Amino acid sequence: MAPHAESPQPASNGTTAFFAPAPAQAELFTVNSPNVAYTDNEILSKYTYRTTDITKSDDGKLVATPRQTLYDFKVERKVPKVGVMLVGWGGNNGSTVTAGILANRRGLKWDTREGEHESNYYGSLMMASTVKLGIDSKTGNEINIPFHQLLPMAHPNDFVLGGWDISGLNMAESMDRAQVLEPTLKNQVRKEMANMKPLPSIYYPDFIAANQTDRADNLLAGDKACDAHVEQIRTDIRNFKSVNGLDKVIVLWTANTERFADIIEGVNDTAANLLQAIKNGHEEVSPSTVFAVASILEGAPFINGSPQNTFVPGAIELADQHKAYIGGDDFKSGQTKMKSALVDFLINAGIKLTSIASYNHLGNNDGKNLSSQRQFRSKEISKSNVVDDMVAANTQLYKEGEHPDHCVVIKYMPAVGDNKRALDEYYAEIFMGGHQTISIFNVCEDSLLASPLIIDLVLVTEMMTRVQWREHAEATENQAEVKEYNNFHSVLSVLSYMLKAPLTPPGTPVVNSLAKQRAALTNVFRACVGLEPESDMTLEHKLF
Ligand SMILES: NC(=O)c1ccc[n+]([C@@H]2O[C@H](COP(=O)([O-])OP(=O)(O)OC[C@H]3O[C@@H](n4cnc5c(N)ncnc54)[C@H](O)[C@@H]3O)[C@@H](O)[C@H]2O)c1
Ligand SMILES: O=P([O-])([O-])O[C@@H]1[C@@H](O)[C@H](O)[C@@H](O)[C@H](O)[C@@H]1O
Repeated sequence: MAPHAESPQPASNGTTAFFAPAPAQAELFTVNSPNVAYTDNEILSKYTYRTTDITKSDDGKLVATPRQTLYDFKVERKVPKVGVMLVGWGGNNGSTVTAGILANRRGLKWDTREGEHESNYYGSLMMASTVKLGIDSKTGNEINIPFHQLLPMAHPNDFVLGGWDISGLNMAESMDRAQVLEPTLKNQVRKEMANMKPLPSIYYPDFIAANQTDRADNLLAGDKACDAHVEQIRTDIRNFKSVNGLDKVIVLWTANTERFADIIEGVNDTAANLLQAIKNGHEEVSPSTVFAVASILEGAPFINGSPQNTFVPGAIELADQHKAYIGGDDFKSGQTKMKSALVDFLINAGIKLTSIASYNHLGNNDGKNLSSQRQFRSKEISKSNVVDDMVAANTQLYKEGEHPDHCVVIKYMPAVGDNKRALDEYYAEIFMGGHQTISIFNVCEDSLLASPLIIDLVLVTEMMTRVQWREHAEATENQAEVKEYNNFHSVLSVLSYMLKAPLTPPGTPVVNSLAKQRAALTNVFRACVGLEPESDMTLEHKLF
């Protein structure tokens, strides 16, 4: 039986026809610069990266030295046909994002008690936010464009969706189990969703809560890592790609949160040891790490939307060896996104945050899995570390090693389903012994917040596979001077805006500040088409 490719779309006359991708979006702008050249297939740019090196003089004074580096960037303009394989496809997020893309593709509208709703991609940074391109030279007004059109990106309407789940329900049944979407919408995509069935997956019971056993009826043989599991997943990816005529497949983990894996020398500390550990069936290799290894070996980018340490050192080394992209961890959807924005604001306003009480309860299967202490611990870590960089950066407020009290509590309350209740209190010291207390009650419809992030993670990851760089060498007679183009580092830290615990190349700092994360992504994309970073200085409105 052909793997679970994108099912044919039932056309209006009841026959079925495969979905024809939308025509490629015309590029919204062109860059008029001697440093940017357009060919049919590529955008080639010469970019001057400017930063400031800090050293210390003998008398202890800081010395700031501007530094610039010349890069060449190359962007492939042709948008490929993209397949997305979700691990945990039958879950709340997987079924919701699938139904959402089908609905957007068909421009569906549906009735609710508040009236008619129409499909949208709200909550997606790429599809529903804008970036400043520049200033209108006549009016002086900002010109803002859709983030999605800063570079020639794929469109989620064209994604071909598939994936795996340990639960054998088809996607229509999964959508019903999730209890996220309105029946009037579900019924319009039910037929297509019913034709989609997750591939059987690997299940190593010790990594997720015991309360997940009931749904585990769609399994590959074997309850611990083995080469056969890696090979089966690689075969699944290859089949999905060929059956659907795809140019590219991206694999994304939206399955249950696993417990952390112990990092063991000789087992998962290097790429070679990890591959050997899988061959040996080592019980400390998790399903998510097996999926990551299989994706890396198959050349498919792998993104981890959950908080566990999927990317053990051996997996990171393997990705680097294979020049395969990886990214993670843990979608940053509601409570934590709010936290990272609020903490960024408070600390950068010179307000000394001294306590963060972060409680939530939810009633979906994710909450059920997190009711088990070892799985909760994975989430507690990712939800707690999100303030570290902002605190450490403000030595005016915090001494070395000083930080706010921070507690994270998650309770499983089935009655509220996917509609998580987040209750936070931020307590801060202000001027002359005063205090500020901020109390937030934030109902996060978790899957409707996470689904657009899945789309953004796929869009940005796919875009990064079409961007390359090299250090600029003025064209010389000796062509040996002209260097080869390179990929970005295998660990895609540009994904950090969508993630609670951003994975960064080993030895590089983690940035959790939401504003910095968005600016970094915006300015990397601007650099790819030879544009300067957006500084918002608007000197043209100040110096005249
Ligand atoms: N707002 C959010 O929803 C949000 C935010 C951040 C992180 N996350 C994380 O995203 C993940 C998914 O969230 P959800 O609400 O969709 O959870 P869910 O429990 O509804 O879905 C998880 C799915 O994974 C499946 N699964 C478990 N182990 C598997 C395996 N080894 N292979 C294949 N499938 C497997 C389960 O059967 C289930 O269908 C969780 O880890 C959650 O912590 C969610
Ligand atoms: O809203 P947020 O903090 O980004 O993240 C969510 C948590 O608040 C929730 O407890 C958990 O079940 C979800 O998986 C997700 O992690």
